[in-house]
Amino acid sequence: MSVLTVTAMKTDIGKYAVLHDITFEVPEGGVFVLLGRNGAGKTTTLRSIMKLWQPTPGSVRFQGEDITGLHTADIARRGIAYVPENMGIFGRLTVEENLVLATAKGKFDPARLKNIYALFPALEKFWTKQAWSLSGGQKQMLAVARAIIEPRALILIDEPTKGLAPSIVAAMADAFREISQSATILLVEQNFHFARSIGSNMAVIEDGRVVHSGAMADFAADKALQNKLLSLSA
Ligand SMILES: Nc1ncnc2c1ncn2[C@@H]1O[C@H](COP(=O)(O)OP(=O)(O)OP(=O)(O)O)[C@@H](O)[C@H]1O
Repeated sequence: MSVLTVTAMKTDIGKYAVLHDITFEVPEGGVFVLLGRNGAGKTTTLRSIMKLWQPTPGSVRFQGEDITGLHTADIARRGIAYVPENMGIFGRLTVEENLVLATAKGKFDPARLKNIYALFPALEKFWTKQAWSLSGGQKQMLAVARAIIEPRALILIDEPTKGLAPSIVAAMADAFREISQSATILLVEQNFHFARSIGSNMAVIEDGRVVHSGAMADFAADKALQNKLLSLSA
């Protein structure tokens, strides 16, 4: 069963037509990666799913329900989390306070918190530190932790590896593999090496259109297609 189905989504930003035809289906479980060159429309696609931009027409279905007409807060309440490219954390608040703010009732589920500590030990270590003082990788971990502090079926994450050292990227890959055992991750990623190491399925966006989608293993094996769609020879 698919957890998310996006059909013929089209988004204008001001007078600019940015998305022309975004159609893809995210199966339940695993990591689905949106690939594409700079400016192709990947971030706009995530924001449009969350209704941070207003797509018209087209439809978005989540767990079988048509959520096209819902507002952002109601989409989040249905069980979709969004980690934006700027991470959306609060620098002057501590790690703990950032996580409290992301809970529904201001309290932690002890089992979920234990799981977060296991995934990201640095967050336990720096629990009382202000978020601005964390490293780039630790900030990204905090951003992802905020998205999973409550149960979610789908987590949208925009370019989590940008600017991170290889060892941190590897830790992030392990965490995403673990998280995707119990939730689906929809990831925007420029780092194709990272994307292919954790992706189960993928789509390529080019100039506001999905031009290819399928299994990551097939795409990873097709160098000619990668060169054509991403201009890389990974
Ligand atoms: N607020 C905005 N106003 C005008 N145009 C915008 C705005 N946001 C994005 N765009 C344009 O929409 C297009 C798609 O941008 P988007 O950020 O979705 O691309 P992307 O695939 O995520 O690329 P990147 O990896 O560079 O972030 C780009 O041409 C961009 O200039």
